[in-house]
Amino acid sequence: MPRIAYFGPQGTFTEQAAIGFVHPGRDELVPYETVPQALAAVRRSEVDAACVPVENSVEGAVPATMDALAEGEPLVAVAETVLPVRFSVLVRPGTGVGAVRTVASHPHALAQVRYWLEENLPEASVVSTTSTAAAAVAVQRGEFDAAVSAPVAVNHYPLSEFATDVADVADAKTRFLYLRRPGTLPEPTGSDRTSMVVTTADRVGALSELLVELALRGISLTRIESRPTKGRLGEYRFYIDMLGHVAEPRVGDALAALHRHCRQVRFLGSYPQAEPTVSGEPVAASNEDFTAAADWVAAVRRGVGA
Ligand SMILES: O=C(O)C(=O)C[C@]1(C(=O)O)C=C[C@@H](O)C=C1
Repeated sequence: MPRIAYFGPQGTFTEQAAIGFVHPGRDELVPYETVPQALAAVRRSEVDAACVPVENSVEGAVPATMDALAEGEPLVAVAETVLPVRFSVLVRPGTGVGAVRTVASHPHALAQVRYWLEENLPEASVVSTTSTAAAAVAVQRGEFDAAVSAPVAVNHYPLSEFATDVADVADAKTRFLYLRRPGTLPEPTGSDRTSMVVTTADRVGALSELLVELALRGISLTRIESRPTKGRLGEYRFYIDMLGHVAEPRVGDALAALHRHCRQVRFLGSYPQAEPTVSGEPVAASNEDFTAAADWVAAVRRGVGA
């Protein structure tokens, strides 16, 4: 029976994402307490695949996922999914507003309800836990008074809903990846994303060389982010998501060019996009665009623009 790891325990957003990837009754879902542990289990062949969060529309990338994908044995994403994110605040039954002195959750969740907490529980101190569901477990055990959790967590733990539909930003979303040990790649669908992590050479223009290689082949970036390599101060890796599949000639050609220019390129997968990307804005290169941009710079210089 295929075993699928996910960032748990039961009741996380990641578990919901993982359920969407598995075949009911055929695959077994196995929770791990952290993202690196879930990915390490795939590397050790203890499980066949793992589902982990990668980026959130409000709080950005999930650093634990990015670091764990850049190091250790390579893993490749074969699918992605995007879930809407709204939270429930869970308490032990009978807890009143005045009794909530501590609120716990995953740092990404806390960042998405900061204003709600200031408004509704201003006296409560905020505590980080490994996941939203770990916070629910800790509340059940009496370690904290409230947990900012995925709405489904109330079905797994004997807690009550203190508030539902909590989110500072309406329509927040988190993207999750489904990763395996390298093997057969998914077939191109015509609406794919390719992910990689790149360490550029240490020379002037190295990053612009990389971007030019993509732009020349008409490849659209959907994300570029940097994280320190954790070696020398000032040395960074770039995480790049772009539209297209490595099986397409222009994408394969671009990857080969990056392999020539860069110190290291790690392929993180080509997989179908969960939500098609809206086509890009036209290049702003009319005379009016140049004049408006020059007027803006002049205003900045006069101290009346910003
Ligand atoms: O703790 C969870 O429930 C998770 O699945 C993690 C996670 C994240 O890493 O961003 C997933 C979605 C939400 O944005 C909040 C937390």
